[in-house]
Amino acid sequence: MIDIDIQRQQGDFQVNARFTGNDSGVTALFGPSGAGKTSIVNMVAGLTPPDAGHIVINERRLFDSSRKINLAPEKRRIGYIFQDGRLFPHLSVKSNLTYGMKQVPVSQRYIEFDTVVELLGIAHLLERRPAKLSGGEKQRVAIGRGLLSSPAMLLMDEPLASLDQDRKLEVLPFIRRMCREFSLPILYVSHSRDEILTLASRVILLRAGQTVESKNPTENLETLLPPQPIAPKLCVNE
Ligand SMILES: Nc1ncnc2c1ncn2[C@@H]1O[C@H](COP(=O)(O)OP(=O)(O)OP(=O)(O)O)[C@@H](O)[C@H]1O
Repeated sequence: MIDIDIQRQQGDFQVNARFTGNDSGVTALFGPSGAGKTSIVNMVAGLTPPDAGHIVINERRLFDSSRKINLAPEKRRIGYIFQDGRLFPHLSVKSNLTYGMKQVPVSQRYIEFDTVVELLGIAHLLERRPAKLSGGEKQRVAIGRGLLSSPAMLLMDEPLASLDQDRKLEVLPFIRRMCREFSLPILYVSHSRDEILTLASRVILLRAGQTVESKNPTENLETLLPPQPIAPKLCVNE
């Protein structure tokens, strides 16, 4: 179970987020640009501290201002997958994948290297450097690296946003498979209604730093998500 209740003032902007989520499956954070999605994810990861509140993931209290608990990011057992992958450019795909895994004691590892490589279809890429991967391949490796750190929770901040439509369609099935095969809570930030409807079991709607509504899978998630305008076609001068 995810139990989050956090406040933080950053400049003129106030984050006031309060929501619960399932102990497995995807909880989506949805809201317009500047609504505070990344700010929330960064607080869960431990990269920025809330001013007050608590963050509890599957019974583990990562942050609690009233009890003066604030676990360091590396103690939180959280995998963070960024929009741009952020692979180590000087390491091969294999070394990128095993980097996080090696930091985790063997007794705490619950995901096998070979399982992840097979799940994400990246066996043929293991010896390459990131510069020789497509955007979709980089994101699959980034997801693999996150999983191999055997996290208690996965944070995915717009993991498909930097990809074109074809690459999105390539990576999305891998994310769906990952959600099905691992019983792991995932906090998933996206602007994309389609991605959320495909993946999420719960949606949290954010506006101006505040959580305004949430729905679970027994409700009609579509009613919470405004239809998105169709992107205008590019005009090409002949
Ligand atoms: N360190 C900071 N100091 C002051 N203001 C900040 C800081 N970090 C973010 N903000 C402000 O907080 C607000 C929320 O930013 P945040 O990046 O969390 O939004 P977001 O919903 O993730 O946006 P996007 O979808 O565009 O990535 C913005 O107005 C931003 O300018």
